[in-house]
Amino acid sequence: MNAGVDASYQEAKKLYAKHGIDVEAVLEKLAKMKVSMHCWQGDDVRGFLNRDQELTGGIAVTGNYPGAARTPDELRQDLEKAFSLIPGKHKVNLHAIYADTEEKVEIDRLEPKHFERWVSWAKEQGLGLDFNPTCFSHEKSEDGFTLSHPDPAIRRFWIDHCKASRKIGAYFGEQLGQTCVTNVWIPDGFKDTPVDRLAPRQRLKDSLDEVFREELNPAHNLDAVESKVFGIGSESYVVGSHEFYMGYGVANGKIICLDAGHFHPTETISGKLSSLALFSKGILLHVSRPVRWDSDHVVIMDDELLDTARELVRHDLLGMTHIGLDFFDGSINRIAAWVIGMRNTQKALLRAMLEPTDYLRQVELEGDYTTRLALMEEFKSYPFGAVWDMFCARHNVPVREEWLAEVKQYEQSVLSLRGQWKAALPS
Ligand SMILES: C[C@H](O)[C@H](O)[C@@H](O)C(=O)CO
Ligand SMILES: [Mn+2]
Repeated sequence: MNAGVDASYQEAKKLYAKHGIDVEAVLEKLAKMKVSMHCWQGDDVRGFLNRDQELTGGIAVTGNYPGAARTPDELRQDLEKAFSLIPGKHKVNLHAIYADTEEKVEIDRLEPKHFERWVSWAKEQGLGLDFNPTCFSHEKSEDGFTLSHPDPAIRRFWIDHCKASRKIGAYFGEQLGQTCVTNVWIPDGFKDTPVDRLAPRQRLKDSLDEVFREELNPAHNLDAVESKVFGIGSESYVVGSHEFYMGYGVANGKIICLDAGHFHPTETISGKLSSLALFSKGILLHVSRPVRWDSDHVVIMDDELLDTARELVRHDLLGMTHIGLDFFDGSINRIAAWVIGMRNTQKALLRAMLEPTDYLRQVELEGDYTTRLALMEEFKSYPFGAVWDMFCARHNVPVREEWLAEVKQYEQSVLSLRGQWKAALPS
């Protein structure tokens, strides 16, 4: 243990103790927090099933930083590198197109066997797995509709794909002993102002009713539904709006997914948590960073991330909330993007746990808003970093920016040797 880390930690501990904050207990709680790291940051949301398929669905990855993973083995290698720099044990969030199989299989026919290698790897690594049907980047989603498509044959295809995905999610949960959250997001919507906003939503409701008809063991699989305000090509109307999915989720006991980039620029997901918590079965977060639009930038320690963490901690929502990341940046080292996003999310949770919440709530009830503001501001400069450094040291991951040298080394020894993306896949 670095003596400097320990000395700073001991000083910080004393400071927090003055406010009744037990730092050791906080570190224990943080160690139990699993964050679901999204596999798709590792290869720009390409996946392995449709090798020549471009990314569609109104989402976009910019940048062409060398070394993107090209095969399941390369992606697992990169995930392992990232996790070696992130304290604690977490989950990996997979998409259906990341099936690890030589079989030519259509996505509505995917089965657990196509993900066996992911499960044995997750077991080896002590990781949980989450899942997503991939309702984009496919010829049957080309005209911008899937579960709400007017053509029943197209809807049938996507319903079957989502049903297959839930079974794979349940397989993950059963095999790994950690509940899998299977999250449905569809790109359905119109570029320009529609006439009929209702019929697509009625079709989506009916499709989802069929997708979710089969009861699965909730210890193995939980269903989530993800809303959005707009996408590229669905600027004027998205079928799966927040109102739609909040209504569907509450009425049908499904987890509601809030993606930080999926609301109007003046809206924040932190502001929604305390209301959702009163009505919904559970919350899934896609922690992300929109810059002017749903740009899926790497998560930084900004006010919204901190406020989201504060809401989860202050209202004791961590037990009902599944925290996942969702961003895709192809302009920087992709392992660094994962590490920055994960460590920032953990740091925000730590900072929220290191606040004198009970006392702040008490002074607020007493109407002493001076103390409330003064203390909230002063705690922003309390030494949470010294506590974070100790957390990293205890979990045998590099302290502060020391992880970056390891990523640069990996870039030299592994990523730089990878050719262009298509070269590595079997023909
Ligand atoms: C790849 C994910 O399914 C996707 O990012 C979705 O979660 C989303 O946020 C789309 O905008
Ligand atoms: Mn998302």
